Order: sequence, then C-alpha cells, then structure tokens
Amino acid sequence: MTQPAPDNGAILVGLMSGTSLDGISAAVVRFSEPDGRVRADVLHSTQHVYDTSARERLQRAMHDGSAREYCRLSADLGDWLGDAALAAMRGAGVTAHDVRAVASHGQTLWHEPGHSTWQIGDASRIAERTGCAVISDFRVRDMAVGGQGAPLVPIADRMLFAHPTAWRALQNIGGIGNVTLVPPGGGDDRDIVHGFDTGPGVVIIDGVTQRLFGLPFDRDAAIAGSGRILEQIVLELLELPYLREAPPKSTGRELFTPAFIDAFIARCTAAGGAPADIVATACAFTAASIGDQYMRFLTEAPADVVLSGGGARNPFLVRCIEGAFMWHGERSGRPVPAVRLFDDLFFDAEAKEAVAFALLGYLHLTGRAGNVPSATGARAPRVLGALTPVASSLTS
Ligand SMILES: Nc1ncnc2c1ncn2[C@@H]1O[C@H](COP(=O)(O)OP(=O)(O)OP(=O)(O)O)[C@@H](O)[C@H]1O
Ligand SMILES: CC(=O)N[C@H]1[C@@H]2OC[C@@H](O2)[C@@H](O)[C@@H]1O[C@H](C)C(=O)O
Repeated sequence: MTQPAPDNGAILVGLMSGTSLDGISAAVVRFSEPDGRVRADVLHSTQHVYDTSARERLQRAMHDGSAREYCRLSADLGDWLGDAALAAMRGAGVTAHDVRAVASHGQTLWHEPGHSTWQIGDASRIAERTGCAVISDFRVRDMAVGGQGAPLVPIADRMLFAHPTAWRALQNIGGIGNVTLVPPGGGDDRDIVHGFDTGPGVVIIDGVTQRLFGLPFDRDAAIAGSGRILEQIVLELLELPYLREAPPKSTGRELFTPAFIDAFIARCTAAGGAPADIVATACAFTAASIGDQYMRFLTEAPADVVLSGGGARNPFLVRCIEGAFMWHGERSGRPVPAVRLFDDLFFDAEAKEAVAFALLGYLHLTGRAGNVPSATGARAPRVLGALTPVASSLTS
C-alpha cells in the first residue's frame, strides 16, 4: 500500500474522537501535491454527537472498567466510527471505491508518557462498515521510539496551516490545550517545529460547569460572562508542576481528573467564589496557563495565534486569552500576537483534528513519517499507524 499519490490526488476520511468526549469529527479530504507541497481540500465534514449512554461509557472507561467492558466498548466504538465515516462520505458524495483509506484516531482511554498510550475503536469494524482500508493506532509507534505519542497534529500545522511570511502559533483548545509553533511557509522541515500540550483546554471549564450547573458546557459563556475572576486562585494554580515541565510534554484527563475538579471547586468556594465565579476562574486559569506556557517555552514570538477546538467558541475564554497575551506583552516587551480564529482563515475548526489524522493516513500510505520528533521527543521520525486492508472482494 505504500505508493505515491496519483496525479488527481487521494481521498481519505479522517476520524477523531477527542478528550472532551463530545463526539466524533469526520472529514473527507482530497490530498494532492501539485507543486511538491501537500495540499488538502476538505470535501465535507460532519460531527457525530455521542448520546448520553455512549459518553458515560467512554468517560467511565477512562478511570475504571473490566476486560469485558473494554472489549465491548472498543467494538461498539468501531461501529460508531464507521457510521461517522459513512455519514461524511455520503455528505461528500463519495463511495468506498473513491476512498483510499479511513484514518482513525479512535478514543484515548489511557495516556502515560514514558510508558504507554491506548486508543480504542476497532479498526476491523470500521473497515467492514465502510468497505475501506483503515489506518489506526497512530500514537504507539512514536511512543515506541521514545516519544510522548502526542501531540501528532504538528505535522499538519506545519504542512497545511503555516503563515506565509511570519511565525505562527496554532493553539487548539479541546479537552486539553496544545500549541504548535511553525515557521513561515509550508513544507515539511520538521526540525524547527515545536509543539506541546499547554495544559487544560476546556477540561476544567466543562468539569466545573457540569458539577455546579448540571450542564455539559457553558454555551457561549453565558455563566462565565456573569462571574468574577478569583485572581489569587489563578496565580496559585500557575504553580502546577505540569506547567513547569519543559517540552516535549503531553497530558490528558489523567491529570485533570474528577478529583482535580472537586479540589478546584473547594478552593474557589473557600475563597468566597459563587458558582459563576468558579466557571469564570476556570476560564481565566486556562487562559493564563496558555500565556504562561508561551512565555516560558516558545522559542519565537509568533505574529499571530490561531485558535481552534471547541474552546475557541467560548467568547469569555477567548477574551481571557487575549488579556493574558497583553499582560505578558506589557511586562516582557515581546510583541503581542494577533488572536485569530481558525474558521476565519481555513475551514470549520471542528474538523481540524480529523483533517490532521487524514493527513497522517495519507503520509502512511505514501511511506512518509508522521511524527515531529521536536514535538513528541521521539528519537526519530517514523511512519505512523497500522493498516487494516480493504476486503479483497472490493479490490478484485
Ligand atoms: N458555543 C460554545 N460555547 C462555549 N463553549 C463551547 C461552545 N462550543 C463548544 N464549546 C466547548 O468545546 C468543547 C468541545 O471541544 P472539542 O470538540 O474541540 O474537544 P475535543 O476534540 O474532544 O478535544 P481534544 O482536542 O482535547 O481531543 C465543549 O465541551 C465546550 O467546552
Ligand atoms: C493522548 C491524546 O489523545 N492526546 C490528545 C489530547 O487532546 C489534545 C492533546 O491531548 C493532544 O496531545 C492530543 O491530541 C491531538 C489531536 C494531537 O495529538 O495533536
């Protein structure tokens, strides 16, 4: 299957189920290399929202479970992923015969940098459901060669989303926050790309909103917007050991656990915070952690910061991020980056990670490495992912 792309390009379907557990993003993407640079045209993208029972099963499996439940959940998730791929393919007007492969991230259940990482979502189920070859299990190879197994989006940021003339930071705010710092122009000179998880994305904001208001998240910041930020708590939390660790580094729900959320709420309550103040403080801390990580660890001051992920749809959080950059700019004399939304520059940001995994699938098929060692800490670049071939009856 390692063959160059035909001239008219290769269509792949990317699938991502992220840490916030809101659902599956699917994107149908045509890759081509007209001038020696990879170009990605998004033909269609969809979101498949998990129902409550699916979300609860996934959430529970991250902390607790039996071999029986893990086995069953991986198979069921394979079916959901397959259905999400089919819906996106229908939307794009393509069939299995047009699609070179489905590239599926699956769902991370456990991520322990330095030891192991585990994504579930049975690739054989996806292959049978869609009639397409499937590439999956992208993170384990990077970890086997000494990397963190994350973040993997940096190669997409470098190849597809660079600023034409200036350094750019691409900040995703999903459950976890992660940044890639990319030099001007596209290309795949990956040594100069840096990327790492900045800390919380929406994981704390969602956690306190769920606990205090019984809502899945603070839609349009209706709650945070009426709250008061507890500045002292923000400053104290910036002492979190993860924020002091130098990259390469990655984190996950293993750090921002239900116990972490409980302790956050208790701390804010003890400081006199009302429920809305606690949500506002969660936004302020999340923004402050991003500003702090840029000051500490970005090797270049970016001209702009491009926000993606669901957190970019939280207007209070976005204002806090702009405030954090301003605060650091005033104190350090470093230029304050322009904050821009990914949707305004490229395509629906909800699809960004699905497109990134489609690219990783495309790189696999064309025999090219997908990891960026300066971002993951791997000893070397590697072709990522395991291939589940298409059923032979479809190829004959
Ligand atoms: N209108 C909105 N107002 C406020 N917050 C929003 C809005 N829309 C989405 N969000 C936030 O975005 C979250 C979903 O983010 P996203 O889909 O990027 O996460 P993910 O892909 O699962 O995460 P990760 O990138 O960590 O894997 C929601 O849980 C919510 O916090
Ligand atoms: C282990 C894992 O699933 N990590 C996710 C998570 O969500 C955001 C951040 O933490 C990032 O490290 C990663 O996902 C993106 C897609 C990445 O690998 O770049």
